[in-house]
Amino acid sequence: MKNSLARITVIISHLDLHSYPSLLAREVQSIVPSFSDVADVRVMDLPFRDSLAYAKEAERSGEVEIFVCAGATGAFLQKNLATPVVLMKSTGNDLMLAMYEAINHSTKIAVLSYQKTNVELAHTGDLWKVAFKSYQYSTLDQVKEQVSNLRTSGCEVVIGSSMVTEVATAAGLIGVLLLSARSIRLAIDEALLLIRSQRAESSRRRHINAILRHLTDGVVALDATGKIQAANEVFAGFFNASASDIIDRHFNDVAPELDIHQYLKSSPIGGFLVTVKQRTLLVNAYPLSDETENDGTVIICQDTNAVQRADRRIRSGARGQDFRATHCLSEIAAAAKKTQYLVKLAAVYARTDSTILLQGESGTGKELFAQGIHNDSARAHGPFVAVNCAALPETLLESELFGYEDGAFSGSRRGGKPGLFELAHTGTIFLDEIGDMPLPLQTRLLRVLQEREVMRLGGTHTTLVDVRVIAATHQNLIKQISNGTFRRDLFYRLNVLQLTLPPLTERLEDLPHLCHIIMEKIAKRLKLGDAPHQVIPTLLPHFFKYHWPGNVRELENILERAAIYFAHKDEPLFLQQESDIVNLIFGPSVTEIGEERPAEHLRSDPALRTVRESKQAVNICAGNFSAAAKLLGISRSTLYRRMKSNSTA
Ligand SMILES: Nc1ncnc2c1ncn2[C@@H]1O[C@H](COP(=O)(O)OP(=O)(O)OP(=O)(O)O)[C@@H](O)[C@H]1O
Repeated sequence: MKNSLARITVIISHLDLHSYPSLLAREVQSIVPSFSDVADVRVMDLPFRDSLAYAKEAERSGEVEIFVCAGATGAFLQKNLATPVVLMKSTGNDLMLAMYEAINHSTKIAVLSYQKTNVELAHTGDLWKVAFKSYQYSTLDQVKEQVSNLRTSGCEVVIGSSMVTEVATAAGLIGVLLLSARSIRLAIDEALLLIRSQRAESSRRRHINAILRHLTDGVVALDATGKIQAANEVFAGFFNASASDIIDRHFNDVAPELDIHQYLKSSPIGGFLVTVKQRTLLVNAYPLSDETENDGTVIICQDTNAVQRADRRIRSGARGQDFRATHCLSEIAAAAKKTQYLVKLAAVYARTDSTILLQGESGTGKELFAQGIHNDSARAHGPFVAVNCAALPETLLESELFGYEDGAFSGSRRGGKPGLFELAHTGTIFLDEIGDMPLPLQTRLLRVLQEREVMRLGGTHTTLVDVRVIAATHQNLIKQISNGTFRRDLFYRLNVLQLTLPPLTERLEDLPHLCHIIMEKIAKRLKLGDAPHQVIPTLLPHFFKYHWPGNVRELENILERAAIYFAHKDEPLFLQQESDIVNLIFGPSVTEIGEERPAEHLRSDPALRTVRESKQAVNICAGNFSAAAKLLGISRSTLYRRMKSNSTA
């Protein structure tokens, strides 16, 4: 209260019967300066009929924190105002002081009190050899009537409230104020204490509201009857309302979907899933009571979508990966009728949730289509988790896919690790090179696809996963089934929807468009400006004749080389002729397409690749498989596969 003075208004009402200020007003005015350090005390000496209107206006403008008032006016204001009214009350000591003063004037004394008679006065009168008479009143008319009777009966002094003294004085009697300066001071002290605790309470409420405002969960506090005492905007928002609108309303009227009787229990309960306006809320309730007294309940509601998003962020954060698909179906170059049909079919598949099997040679765009389908589907906001089933040894692939519990095997991480299926929850898992998945894992995968739940390695319980599966392979799975390397039942589980991407040579109409969009990306990435596009017309005639064993990925690599060479074509290092550029891109003999070049022959016939060739590439690239695959003009997974099959050969 040091910083801002307590705002107190003392209301003294009069009847317009006498000159002012009244006795009480004068008494209060004499005390006010002693509070000037802690309070701004305003004294209002008002006609009784105006006191309520004045107090209401002061209340509305916020200029007052507490009213102080006496007697009947005080009781009247207490009933009609929301702001607290502290009453100035007379004590036994006040009565003694007033009697002492009255005796100085006359021995014919009466005491007129609001709604009480002072029976003990008779004995006190005996002591002082004075006959004190005590009367009570409830209304102003009664005061006037009593005073008039007293005058008729010969009474000369009337002790009472400010109003009583005013009526007595107007009737020609002596009025003595019952309230002492000490009692007035006590009332102002009480008002100060009340303001202090009010301020502490409202500061606590402000803090709690600030906390509630910043919570991402919906929180509501109810009293024992189910009336809302506090709520944050998140909670109100679940019910299309604002927090200020729902305070003081009954919980059932605001949130009928959340059957209140479930939550008004004496011990915490929770884990309820409730659908509210197409949103699923996870609801927990905590009683505010002890064993004996029910003081209300706090209910916390979480949007399950937000919980899942946070869960994914934590889990993917723990793995240091960002499971996002970056491509959309609209990015796919599709000039050929075949490709256009496939993009349309993919768009239809995106509207469903069924498993898809993507087939096609390496580099034909299987992952691009998988990402496009995910991003065009209702799961677009969920994760897109791509796994290359050919890239990892069996045991590692198993723990990657299904995760493991703490201590599942020696060297396993403390606290265990979620598998990629769990991380793909509410999104899509892309199982690339599914034809290379070892048979025991095929069995586990089949179970996950059937049950839609996973059990971590070393685990004892299963976790439900809501995942769309898109599998891809360049292999002929039917052939693999017949030679026993792929499970027939898994094939049928995967082959619900099917998309077969043709090799680039079967959709050469796509080439010009592909060249431009790929060159655009390369030029942007390498900051080469628009210039590299100029090389495309020179290259296209050759591209139409080429047999593209690495499909679009190979096209990307050639265009990147072309862009770099073209950007430096003026330097003496590079030759100036068109044929030289083409040679630099394809190698020396490509201008005579049709002649077999050893390098190209090797590239088109994987069987001729040797362990030495793959290993050499990996060595040259210092163990970087992506760079080595790029060097060889094949995909990373093809390189893995070749290294693997060659090492076992
Ligand atoms: N129609 C297309 N339009 C634009 N880019 C394409 C198209 N097809 C493929 N690509 C690009 O070619 C590259 C290879 O595509 P992707 O990785 O999807 O092929 P893949 O069939 O999954 O290959 P692999 O089987 O070797 O993993 C990617 O950079 C992809 O963006």
